Amino acid sequence: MRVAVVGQGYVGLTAALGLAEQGHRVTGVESDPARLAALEDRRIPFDEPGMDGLLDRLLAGGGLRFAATLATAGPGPDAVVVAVGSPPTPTGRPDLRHVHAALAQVAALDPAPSLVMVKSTVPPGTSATWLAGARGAPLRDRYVYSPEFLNQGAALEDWRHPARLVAGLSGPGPLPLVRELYRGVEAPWVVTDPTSAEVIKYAGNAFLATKVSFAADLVTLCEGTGADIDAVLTGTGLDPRIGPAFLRAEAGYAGSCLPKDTRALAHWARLTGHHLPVVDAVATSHQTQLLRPVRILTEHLGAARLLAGETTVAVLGLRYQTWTDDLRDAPCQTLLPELAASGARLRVWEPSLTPERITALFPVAEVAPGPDRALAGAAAALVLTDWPELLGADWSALARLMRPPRLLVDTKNCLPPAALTATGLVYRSMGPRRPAAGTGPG
Ligand SMILES: NC(=O)C1=CN([C@@H]2O[C@H](COP(=O)(O)OP(=O)(O)OC[C@H]3O[C@@H](n4cnc5c(N)ncnc54)[C@H](O)[C@@H]3O)[C@@H](O)[C@H]2O)C=CC1
Ligand SMILES: O=C(O)[C@H]1O[C@H](OP(=O)(O)OP(=O)(O)OC[C@H]2O[C@@H](n3ccc(=O)[nH]c3=O)[C@H](O)[C@@H]2O)[C@H](O)[C@@H](O)[C@@H]1O
Repeated sequence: MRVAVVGQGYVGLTAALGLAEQGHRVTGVESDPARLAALEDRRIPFDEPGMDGLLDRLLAGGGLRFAATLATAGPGPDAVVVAVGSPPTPTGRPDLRHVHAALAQVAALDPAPSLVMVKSTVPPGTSATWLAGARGAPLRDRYVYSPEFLNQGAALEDWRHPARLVAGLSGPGPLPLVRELYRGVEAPWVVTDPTSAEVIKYAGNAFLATKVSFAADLVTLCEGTGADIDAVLTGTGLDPRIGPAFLRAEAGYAGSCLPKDTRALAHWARLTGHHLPVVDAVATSHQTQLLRPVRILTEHLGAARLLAGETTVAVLGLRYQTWTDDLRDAPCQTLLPELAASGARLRVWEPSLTPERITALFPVAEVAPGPDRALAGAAAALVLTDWPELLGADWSALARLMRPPRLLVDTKNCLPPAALTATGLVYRSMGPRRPAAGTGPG
């Protein structure tokens, strides 16, 4: 099939590469000139394992090309995939302007494509409303809402081996073409209507956010009881009905989608007068959990000292996962402005970003070229990323560079508590941690 994929972000580029690899002739449509230029220059505009080689191969083989607009994407595509962003607005409502603009461009195509697949995450009812309108009605029997579930850092692998394929259709007509588009991808299918498919997407992310939030409640429970958070999470997650995934002690959930989609659901509930108490509680509790590291810093350093601008806090890492450079809704976006507003002087080390990029993101922060320079003279440190450089560091030497109280707040629970305490650091994690008792016999 000739396929145009509108939007070449994490989802759209993955779809373009995946579909071209499956043998379709694909045009990736990207309206951002810098992103388009990077792709035409065979550069992946973000960190995603495995994409570089595949992009080279597909461009060389002619199965993939890029264009700035759908109208210039080549003669009449058989299928158009819409994968543009649906970012949050301040109230939580997703901003659907890109989705509507892309759909308007699809509706203007002559001849009309045989299949229109929307992958962008949109609130329940969005497809039905569009299909009932003047532009959408003619495409009703060609439309499918097929949400995307990929994880950043494993995007291509998730495309090739998804846990499920969801097709939300108004009628059975387009199903053979949807199957043809996904040919070669093996997964259980859920064939349903567009609104149910939209709900499935939100349900998945809201459930994962609930699990992360529940783990955050366990952190609080462990802080209140003195229980060991590592043992509690392992002991809970080993129940196969619960499972260890997304049961991690962190300061709230992060990333481009869990926070945005949970807020979008809570907003939908407020707007429509339907009560979703669990989702509401998750979205609210997330705001509190996010600030846990700041609470720990303030408790140990004293709000007055912070306010007086006497305290330097070293921030070690900005990424929320080592494997993705996407900082949308990463904890650093909340924590650094919050600490700066409380008077702390910030010094940031982030090995994957240039000093210019760090300064552009956080103009108030000083940039350090290494953990040692970040920690020199700092009274406290905040570990936001479990970078190997930190896991393998000589913490005795690093601790000596710091000033009392030498507080280290490990938001990823990635460093060994006993070894760090032995260096003279005051080690604080997300919940109390003790040397592992293990899960083996005896
Ligand atoms: N990032 C992720 O891991 C996942 C994202 N999603 C959803 O997929 C959608 C896309 O997400 P991302 O790829 O992260 O977004 P993104 O923001 O990284 O990429 C969107 C791209 O679309 C381009 N664009 C916008 N309007 C356009 C138009 N009319 N023509 C051509 N290009 C246009 C933008 O310039 C941008 O490069 C969102 O709705 C998101 O919620 C779903 C699953 C996973
Ligand atoms: O809709 C989306 O955009 C995507 O959102 C998340 O993917 P992603 O944004 O890449 O982020 P994750 O790696 O899932 O991390 C989200 C949060 O969960 C936490 N997490 C992740 C994995 C884990 O095992 N445990 C855990 O607590 C992370 O630290 C982070 O706070 C979902 O996992 C994807 O299935 C979904 O497609």
